[in-house]
Amino acid sequence: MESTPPLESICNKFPAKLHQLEERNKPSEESLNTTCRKDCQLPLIDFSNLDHKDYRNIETCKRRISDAAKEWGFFQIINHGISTEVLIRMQSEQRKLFDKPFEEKANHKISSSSPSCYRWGNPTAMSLQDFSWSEAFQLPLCDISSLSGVLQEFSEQVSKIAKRIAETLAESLGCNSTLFAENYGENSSYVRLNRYPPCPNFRKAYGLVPHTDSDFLTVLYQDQLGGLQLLKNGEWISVNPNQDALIVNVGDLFEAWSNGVYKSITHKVVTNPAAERLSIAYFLCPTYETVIQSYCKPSLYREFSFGEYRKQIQKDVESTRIKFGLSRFLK
Ligand SMILES: O=C(O)CCC(=O)C(=O)O
Ligand SMILES: [Fe+2]
Repeated sequence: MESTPPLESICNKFPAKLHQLEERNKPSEESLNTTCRKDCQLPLIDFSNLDHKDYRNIETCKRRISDAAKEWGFFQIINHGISTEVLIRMQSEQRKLFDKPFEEKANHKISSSSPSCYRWGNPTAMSLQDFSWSEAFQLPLCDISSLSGVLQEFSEQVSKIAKRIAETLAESLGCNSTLFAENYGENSSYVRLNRYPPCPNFRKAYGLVPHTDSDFLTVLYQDQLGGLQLLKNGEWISVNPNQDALIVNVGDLFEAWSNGVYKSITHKVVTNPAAERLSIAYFLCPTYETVIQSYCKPSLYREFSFGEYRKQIQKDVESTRIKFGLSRFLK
């Protein structure tokens, strides 16, 4: 039975001419088949230094984390404490889930009361520009206990890492922030298992359309294929695979809370014509009621709750297919 969703047949419905026209009219960094001009020299940070016995190593590590979040909005960490064995087991678990027949995945529910946690393509897409050649399971942390042991183990560990980074970033701005611990959203934080099936070259679809993450922080593990790219100074930069590293990126909420000091950077995934790619992302989010306000005044953004932010994005995407994100909340 077929396990890949009908991405191809949806793509066939998009007018190729529209795609070609858009390609001509768009700046090069926005085009679908952008080749990457630079290899990524993302900051690579030894996370174990946060527990070093010499406080100078701890301070240097904290500074590197905060500098990376300011300058790049993205960085990689090694010696993060999640064993290679867990990461490998998790990927094989992920593969098993995706290998299930499409029909079964489409109806996959964690509990009988919850909606399906399976996503594919993009239901509102009108052209290749807003279509993602991928499928995903989006698993709320509160439901993770119903999943396999290794996914639970990964989620618990990655959640601790994300909270620790969030606290380090807050501390670097002179805040002794308990915001993340106090407002941590078990129902809103989630793990997303992504699969990008091989995409025929002529399609030139995105694996995942350019976007910023609508959370505090994202921690990602990617396989060895590559495909993740981030936009820096108008150029797409590839995040080269490193099997020992986790990728961390700042989300919109942290950008707002830090008053624009830490950057929520646009990123995308490009497809591969020959091979499938797997990644797993953890999204650190507050409860929906949490009010996001910047740590200092004057603030760039007006106060908003996470729930309000989510609703606005949903509304914008439904009506225009564009996520306006934080720009909607500028003062
Ligand atoms: O698969 C990746 O490398 C990136 C995934 C991502 O950006 C997301 O799920 O928001
Ligand atoms: Fe993302």
